Amino acid sequence: MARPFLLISAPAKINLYLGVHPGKEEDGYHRVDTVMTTIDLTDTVEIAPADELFVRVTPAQDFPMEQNTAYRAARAMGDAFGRQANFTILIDKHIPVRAGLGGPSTDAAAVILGIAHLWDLDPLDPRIEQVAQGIGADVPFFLHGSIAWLAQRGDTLQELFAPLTATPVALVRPPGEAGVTSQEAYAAFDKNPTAPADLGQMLQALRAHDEASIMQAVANNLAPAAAEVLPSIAQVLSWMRAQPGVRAADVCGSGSTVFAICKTQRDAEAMVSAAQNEHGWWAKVAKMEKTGPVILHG
Ligand SMILES: C[C@](O)(CO)[C@H](O)COP(=O)(O)OP(=O)(O)OC[C@H]1O[C@@H](n2ccc(N)nc2=O)[C@H](O)[C@@H]1O
Ligand SMILES: Nc1ncnc2c1ncn2[C@@H]1O[C@H](COP(=O)(O)OP(=O)(O)OP(=O)(O)O)[C@@H](O)[C@H]1O
Repeated sequence: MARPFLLISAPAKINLYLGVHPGKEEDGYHRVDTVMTTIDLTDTVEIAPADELFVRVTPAQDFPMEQNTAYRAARAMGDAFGRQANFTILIDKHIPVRAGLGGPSTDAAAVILGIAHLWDLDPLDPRIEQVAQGIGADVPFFLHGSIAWLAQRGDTLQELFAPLTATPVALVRPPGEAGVTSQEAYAAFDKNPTAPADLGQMLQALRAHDEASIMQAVANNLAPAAAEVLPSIAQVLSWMRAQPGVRAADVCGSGSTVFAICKTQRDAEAMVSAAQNEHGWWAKVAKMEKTGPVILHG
């Protein structure tokens, strides 16, 4: 009999709203309100029972397997449920890293959901959420998708909203291979902290499913800090905001990717072509998704 395995599609995210509150807590984290949506740029995660835990990433990564969020998530699931998390986990990476797109976090969430499925766990078991929070601030969001408001460290679900499924988005990654890590962006923020934009306006717009008002409420007060770490972010952001058919544009989380929500798919495609051909930037068309990680097989 063929061995059981799961194939999971793990989507990236963009932050429609990110409000970082000035000042660090004792644990080194900032209080954050964020509204994120998943998009159809995905990693693929395959999970199969094995004799020991092993994670392989394609293309190969330059850091030890034990530091992979997928590995840490599997170990933490084993610890939380008192079981051996012996799985072979294969990750096909398409989501760029240090890009603010939540790649490491969605991989971890896919592993958590996959193991919960293979172990037939109650999806509402609070230990699942706790494992996710222990891996990273963005991980719990991916357990819920598609559009959610999270508070505390940005890791605590407050409210889910109707998705903006298939809304076209252009993603552009400014030059600078190293990108920006979350840690670097938050450290830059601390040197010059600013107040968050009005969260109430975004929540009201989401509750009313009023797209025009959602676009007006798009904001990220971590963006200037990300641009301080990688100045080309500011250049790309102002270029994107000036392109035709843009409804809103901002930095994805801690950067370095910049997103633009476009009126039409054609506007997004035109912007991506111009970014690639006129500037040589990494760019991609995407659409907003209606779920978090999805089991494709198994
Ligand atoms: C920028 C965002 O992506 C917005 O969604 C998140 O706030 C960051 O999420 P993440 O990368 O999953 O964050 P983690 O891996 O938990 O933390 C990385 C580092 O970011 C900083 N960090 C993160 C979240 C938060 N609320 N306050 C912080 O100060 C801390 O220095 C932390 O050591
Ligand atoms: N599954 C994974 N995929 C990619 N990178 C990973 C993974 N697990 C750990 N990493 C490490 O995470 C680093 C990127 O972390 P960082 O939090 O800055 O990511 P990010 O892509 O900007 O995502 P986020 O939007 O959640 O901040 C990589 O350089 C790598 O060392």
